[in-house]
Amino acid sequence: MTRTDARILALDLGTSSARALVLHEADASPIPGALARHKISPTYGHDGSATLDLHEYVEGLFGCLDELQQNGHLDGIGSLVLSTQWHSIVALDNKGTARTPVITWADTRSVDLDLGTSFDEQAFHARTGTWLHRLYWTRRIPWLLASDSPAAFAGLPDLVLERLTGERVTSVSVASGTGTLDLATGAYDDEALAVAGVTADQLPAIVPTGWTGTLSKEYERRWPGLVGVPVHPPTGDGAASNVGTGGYDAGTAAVTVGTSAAVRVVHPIEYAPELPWELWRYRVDDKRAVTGMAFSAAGNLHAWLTGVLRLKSAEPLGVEIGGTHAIAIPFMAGTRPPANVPGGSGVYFGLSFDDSSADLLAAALQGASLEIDRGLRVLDELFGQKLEVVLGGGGIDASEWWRRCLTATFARPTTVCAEPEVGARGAAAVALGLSPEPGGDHLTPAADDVARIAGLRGRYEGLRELAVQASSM
Ligand SMILES: Nc1ncnc2c1ncn2[C@@H]1O[C@H](COP(=O)(O)OP(=O)(O)OP(=O)(O)O)[C@@H](O)[C@H]1O
Ligand SMILES: O=C(O)[C@H](O)[C@@H](O)[C@H](O)[C@H](O)CO
Repeated sequence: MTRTDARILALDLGTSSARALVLHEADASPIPGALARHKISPTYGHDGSATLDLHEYVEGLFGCLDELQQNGHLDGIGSLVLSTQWHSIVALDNKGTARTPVITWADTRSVDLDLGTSFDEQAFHARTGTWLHRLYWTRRIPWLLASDSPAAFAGLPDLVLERLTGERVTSVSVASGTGTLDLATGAYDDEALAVAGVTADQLPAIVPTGWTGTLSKEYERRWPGLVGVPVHPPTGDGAASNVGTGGYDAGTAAVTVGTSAAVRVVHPIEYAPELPWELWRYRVDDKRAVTGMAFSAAGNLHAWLTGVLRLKSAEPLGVEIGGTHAIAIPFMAGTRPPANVPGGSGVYFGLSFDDSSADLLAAALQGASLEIDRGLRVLDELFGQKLEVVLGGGGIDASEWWRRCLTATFARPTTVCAEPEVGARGAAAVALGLSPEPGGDHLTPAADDVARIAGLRGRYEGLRELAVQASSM
């Protein structure tokens, strides 16, 4: 095979799995059967910890490459791309050895920082797209420095890239998710570094879009098909899955549902609209930003309820959309910034003895949908129009009920992405400059569903406020 009909190897560094898959270079569509998956189980603790074992993660991911190779799928690879969870951090010693597990986005531990009145968080948010919140390195590094003296810090994708290429570097996209990037310049932000208490040389160097590395000598015998293949800088999963779902213009919001969910719009970084306080903004690549809102309870609600309720069906069959009396406020993993609801704050209101497991599942999926709708409304306002909506991700792909529920909750038509592997497809599209189409069904909201949800919304908002208050008791 010549490099003109080359294939793309995409690595997806998720929270519930690490995956490796092979895509066609022409349109970034996956090659059937060329996918290997390693299941990941983060360790959750009552103290708010949510961590991954770095060694186990990397070995599991590399095992996926071995599996693809055994099946002949690593022949003819022309580029290697990565989509990755954002925000993770690992403390390193001066030899680059990990002193902590991978602390993930879902970890809610950190220290309070009092920066006094000279710290202008509004200006900081406008510049970095992030808040001074436990999700970001500006709070995580001081917390790690309080109990140890690490020499350096890096995220999961930076360490995977280092293992693969021998270079511990990061991308503008991954760095933006740490909350220490000046979005406009694409360099580390001086104030963010000062708040974190580090210098830029303690963090991975940021390489430009277009940078490529190559496979370390160490792995040349293990994966001969990857020798000399350009390895592109990683793309944050939010940016990648937006593009992979088909949402990459300022008139389209992508709603993606995996372990977590988000609603976001990709737009040029130049002339970007002023960032409202409720939204974050990260980088996609050298020219584009992504603005949105993320939610820590999504597909993980389904996984959790399947386990604890021993659901007989994967779908809440027979339950009308907007029809449950029970209301679930999905704060099991807390809220994302700027709100500060801690993990362990999920609530079911209005339970009765005739509620079935399907009712409880429907209420949870409805609650998650109403949360996403809050974000969509803010984005509509920011971009000055009722945005078009595309839906993508494993949760969307798996659940017809949830697709209809989201469409009715948004009270507008939606287009479904036919390709479930949106992160891998998007990372390939970002690296190679492709523009994939959603390619799936067009859904129309059912009038009865919309009416029932309209009736539910006021009650949801009131009870949500009670759940927020209860979370600090
Ligand atoms: N029938 C269903 N209804 C709702 N959610 C579902 C259903 N089946 C699976 N899910 C959820 O969809 C999610 C899988 O989506 P996806 O594969 O995109 O996640 P992921 O890529 O593993 O996420 P991450 O990258 O964050 O690890 C899981 O959280 C799973 O529980
Ligand atoms: O856009 C997004 O999806 C979010 O901003 C991220 O915070 C992800 O939830 C995180 O990377 C875990 O997958």
